[in-house]
Amino acid sequence: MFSKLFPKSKLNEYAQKARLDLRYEDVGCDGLDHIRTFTMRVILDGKTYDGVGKNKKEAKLKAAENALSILSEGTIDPRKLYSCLTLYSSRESNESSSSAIGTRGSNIFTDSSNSSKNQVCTLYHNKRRYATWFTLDFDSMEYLGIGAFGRVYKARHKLLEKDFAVKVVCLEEKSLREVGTLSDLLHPNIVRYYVSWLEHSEYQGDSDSTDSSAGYSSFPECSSKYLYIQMELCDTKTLKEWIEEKNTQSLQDSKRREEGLSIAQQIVSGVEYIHSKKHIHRDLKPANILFGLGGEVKIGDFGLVTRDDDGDALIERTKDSGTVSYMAPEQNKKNYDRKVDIFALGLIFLELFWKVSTGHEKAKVIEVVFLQNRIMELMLREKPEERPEASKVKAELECAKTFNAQNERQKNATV
Ligand SMILES: Nc1ncnc2c1ncn2[C@@H]1O[C@H](COP(=O)(O)OP(=O)(O)OP(=O)(O)O)[C@@H](O)[C@H]1O
Repeated sequence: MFSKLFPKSKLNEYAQKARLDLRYEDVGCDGLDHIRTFTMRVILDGKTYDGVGKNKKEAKLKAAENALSILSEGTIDPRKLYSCLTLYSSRESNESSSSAIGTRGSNIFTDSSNSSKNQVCTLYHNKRRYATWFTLDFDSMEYLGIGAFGRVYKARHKLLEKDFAVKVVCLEEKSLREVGTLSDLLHPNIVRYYVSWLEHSEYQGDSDSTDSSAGYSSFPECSSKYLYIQMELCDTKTLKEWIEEKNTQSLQDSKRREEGLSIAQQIVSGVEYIHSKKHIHRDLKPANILFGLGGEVKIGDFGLVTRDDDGDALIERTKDSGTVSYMAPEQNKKNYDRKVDIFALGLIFLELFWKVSTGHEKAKVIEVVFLQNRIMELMLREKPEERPEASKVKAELECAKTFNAQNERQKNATV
């Protein structure tokens, strides 16, 4: 696409035609006097491409060449990439100065561009140095949503040809805790975690895409690095929407009960597993209960997770925009345990099966429910020690399911 001659003029021409803002920045120099290297940066439409050289002129030229090389190839054929990945990782582990991100002074693949290594590998290595892992390994990014801590994108992994959810958060103690826990958990009812990595910059979205800019202004500033978390892609509809949808339909119907029971069973299975691994979720609410692409329940958002045995102090929780709060009464004190999740679960179950909107209505529904349903009454007890364990709730739900099935069979038999 671009000629190798006069890279700076070619890049200028490209920027003018595409009406993109182009400028160069002096990044600085490294090394001792006799082996000094200079780094210049091209900033094109907000994206950066570095070049290293013996003097500023050479560095500027290299930066323009790198920008052109990345711009001229949209994607790399994944099948050709496999051998490069092996070559890349072996070289990377041998080089102390290597970095997955194009940083000043890391010049490990400069020689490969002059060698006879095949073009794909050279391009891949250049991209590894000057692009981010996210934009290199993924494409077709689509903005999915924003939470209190980060943005989530749907993105296609080029090599695997599969869609994932990638969450981008500021690197902080709580975000590390989230990935730490997720990497510990593997359960059909918990959003699956694959891998995480650090980048210097946040993905800025595709300038052509209209949805990518949504919510950007409200995202808090990050003075640290960015943590990218690759997870299983779920449906955009959460349990919150499921409940809202059901509430627009008839008050109580057998279909809602049946579906609700299956959802409740899956949530409690996930919670039982989380507790068995000695974690407390602490932020169970319908908006954090997702559905897998096959319809199965997936507990997500482990941003407030904590160990069940470390007596951790309460972290400031996500603001609940106008809906009921799911916090257990003891959760605003310092000491609490996994039973806070059981309380939240009790409230979620209430909303799963019954239409509960105002506070007054809620109190009335709770009264009726408690008369019929002992386990829910126990789950919402004020004293945590009186609430049942997740395994007990799971067993009760199993009984309720069997009871419902028997009832249905009897009804059908008498008709
Ligand atoms: N794996 C996923 N697949 C699809 N969508 C997801 C996935 N994970 C999160 N989302 C969506 O992205 C948005 C923000 O995600 P998330 O709630 O995890 O961020 P957060 O900052 O931790 O949020 P919170 O404010 O609840 O703490 C939500 O709309 C959520 O439904």
